[in-house]
Amino acid sequence: MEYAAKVPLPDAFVQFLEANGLDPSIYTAIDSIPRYIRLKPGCEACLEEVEADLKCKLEKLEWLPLFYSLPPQIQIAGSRAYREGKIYGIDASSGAAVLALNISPGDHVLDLCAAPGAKLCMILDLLGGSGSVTGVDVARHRLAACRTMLQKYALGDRCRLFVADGTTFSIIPGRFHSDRKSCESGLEETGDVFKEWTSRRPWKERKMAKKNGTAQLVSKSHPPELIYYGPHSGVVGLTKRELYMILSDDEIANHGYDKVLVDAECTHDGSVKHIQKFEQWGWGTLQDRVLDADRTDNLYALQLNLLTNGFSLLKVGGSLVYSTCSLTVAQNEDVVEQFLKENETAELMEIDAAKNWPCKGGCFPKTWRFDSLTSQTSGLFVAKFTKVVI
Ligand SMILES: C[S@@+](CC[C@H](N)C(=O)[O-])C[C@H]1O[C@@H](n2cnc3c(N)ncnc32)[C@H](O)[C@@H]1O
Repeated sequence: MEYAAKVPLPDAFVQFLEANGLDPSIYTAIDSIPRYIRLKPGCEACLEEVEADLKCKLEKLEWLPLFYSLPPQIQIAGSRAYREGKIYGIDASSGAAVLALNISPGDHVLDLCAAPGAKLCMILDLLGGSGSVTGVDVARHRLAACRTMLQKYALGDRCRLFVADGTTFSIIPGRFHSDRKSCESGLEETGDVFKEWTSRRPWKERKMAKKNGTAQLVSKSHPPELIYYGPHSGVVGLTKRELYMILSDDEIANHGYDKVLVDAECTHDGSVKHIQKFEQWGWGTLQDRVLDADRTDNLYALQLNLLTNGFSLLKVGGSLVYSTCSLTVAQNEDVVEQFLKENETAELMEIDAAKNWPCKGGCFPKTWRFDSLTSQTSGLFVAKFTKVVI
């Protein structure tokens, strides 16, 4: 095979790339692309200390605030700065997807495929002391890791986490209830209300976990399971009925989320780190986990459903970012095209920050693609939508 000499990838993966119209040469740089870290806001003065700790020079990224690149061989997980929560390990392309959301103070944000939480933490850091973030993921163990990350970085105050299927999730931001309560103050509350979250799970919850056994992925029909909420996430003081209340489309137009991130499940073929893992796991497993044709067909439907449901919870004038770490047209531009056909209130938006990004335009106007050769980052596709009134 022509690429075999310069691309350290198995034939099956090269064939997958070719079948999807992707040039395998984008992977020639995977051994030399830098690693990236994001500094915790407020730790800017610790830069020299972090450099000494990691024993390398950090290069500031001009196009992405608080991001730095470092040589690929540097391991950050054992460093003091990482243990003490002064830095995050997150690829620059992931940072770009969050930047595209244009988070503003007071925003109520939904992150529909949130685990393990690198982007969720960045959203919370950008929000600061106002608004809220709702993180959803179908994988209980991955979302539990996300909760640990919130605790490590002391970011849980304004966040709530639900184990739920993002294609059917329908819980609205807490803002709706606080607005309503301030208009209806004096009304007497009935039923049990959520008190401050505690890591000691109540008897009922423990019984449910036992019933669910070791199942780590919830089904579509499984009701959303709240596994964490911060004191200012809008949950404390609500009744269960209020939390799970469903609104009409008209109500969501006004009271839905300001920003939605759909960082969808995908084949991860653009993710350099993911592909490199197969070198240790054995290239044989790549076939089952990434390239299997049935799986990729199902993924297209899942991505479209996640995008459609995320959009249904967005308020009018809000913005939604759709991203995947696949570079195939089927999981990106095709999903975008189909979604626009099916949703007349959806409009693609320009991503203002993208003019400074080291990436290429997608095959669909206003969409963007990072790949390791062009961008010196992991691969990522990004598109941004808004909801209009028609
Ligand atoms: C690309 S990862 C998300 C990465 C995450 N946004 C971050 O920055 O750390 C995709 C996630 O989607 C989750 N997922 C897959 N199917 C889902 C579904 N139906 N509903 C919600 N989450 C889903 C997976 O468990 C996985 O954690």
